[in-house]
Amino acid sequence: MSSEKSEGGIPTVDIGAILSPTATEADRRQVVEAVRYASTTFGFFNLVGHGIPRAQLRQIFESSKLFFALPEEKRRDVHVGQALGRSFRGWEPPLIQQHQEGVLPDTKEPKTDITFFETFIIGREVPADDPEAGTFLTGPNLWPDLPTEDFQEVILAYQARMVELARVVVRILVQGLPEAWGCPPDVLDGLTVDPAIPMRMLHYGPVKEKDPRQFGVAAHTDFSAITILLQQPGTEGLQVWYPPTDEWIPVPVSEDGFVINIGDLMQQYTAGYYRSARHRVITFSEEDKHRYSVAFFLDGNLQFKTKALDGSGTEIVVGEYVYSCLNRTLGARGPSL
Ligand SMILES: O=C(O)CCC(=O)C(=O)O
Ligand SMILES: [Fe+2]
Repeated sequence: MSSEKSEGGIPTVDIGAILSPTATEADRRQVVEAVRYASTTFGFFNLVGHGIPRAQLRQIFESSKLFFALPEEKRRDVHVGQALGRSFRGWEPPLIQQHQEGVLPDTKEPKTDITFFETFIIGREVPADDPEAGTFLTGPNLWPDLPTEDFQEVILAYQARMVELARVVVRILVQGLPEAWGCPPDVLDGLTVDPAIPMRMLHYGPVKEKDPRQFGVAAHTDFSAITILLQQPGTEGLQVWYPPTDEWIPVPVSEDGFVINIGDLMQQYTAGYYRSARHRVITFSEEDKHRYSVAFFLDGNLQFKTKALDGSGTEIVVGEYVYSCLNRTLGARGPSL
């Protein structure tokens, strides 16, 4: 069984053998090797063979479209400003974020009622009466005025799947680390216990009067340990920076696959072995070119801490690290919480 397909671009890795109880050790090792290659070379790969039904992948986009089609006052009901304390939940209208000099803010004044790059953020559901509720990235979600079965249930079911998948991917990544480091397979499992998991449902609208300096999302790296991104089939726009050839490589949409990318935190924990690659999203000016995506960030358990797994450096605490990344980002809110 081949677990990797590259065709000169971002590799596709089929993780079926990791999930199958009957797979051979050699098959599993092949998956680990394919993920290791992709994560050290590109910091990105397409993941298939995850076992999540296609219907569930389609459903999340239906829910997303329902939300973004709500009239503005309904979206405003769940504006991030309503989120408890510093829990960062809800609707973010198009933002002003400037990541690079010479690049226009992600959002310029829309000339019509067509906007681009708005997001609805969901996190781990922590009840308002929990003592931690309202602290950084922790608290109850804000739910819009939509039928529970069409929105909340779909999203929470998807989120639960993402946590399971993130656990599997983290385990695979650990197995791919240099043997000389002697890491036990569960060394990063603590990341996925009650983790901070901001999930951004994103909607990019067409851009009026396209300016070449303007992006849907300008070049950035994610702060997370790993990101699991679902792109809408039939769309394009995501690109990753590949230093060896100094070029932006498109990240194609795979029908049933997720894009996995390594975030800054994983890069830190693996002493740079796995690459947190810069990426960006290009938008288009055609009226009918909307794009939806869902980005799930495994930031990790906010109290989890470890030194880099090669034994170097000092202990990094997840919560402190993600918070410092946020502070560094202009506007205090990066593309990935
Ligand atoms: O929408 C996408 O495809 C990517 C979004 C992204 O990179 C982010 O939210 O960090
Ligand atoms: Fe990103």
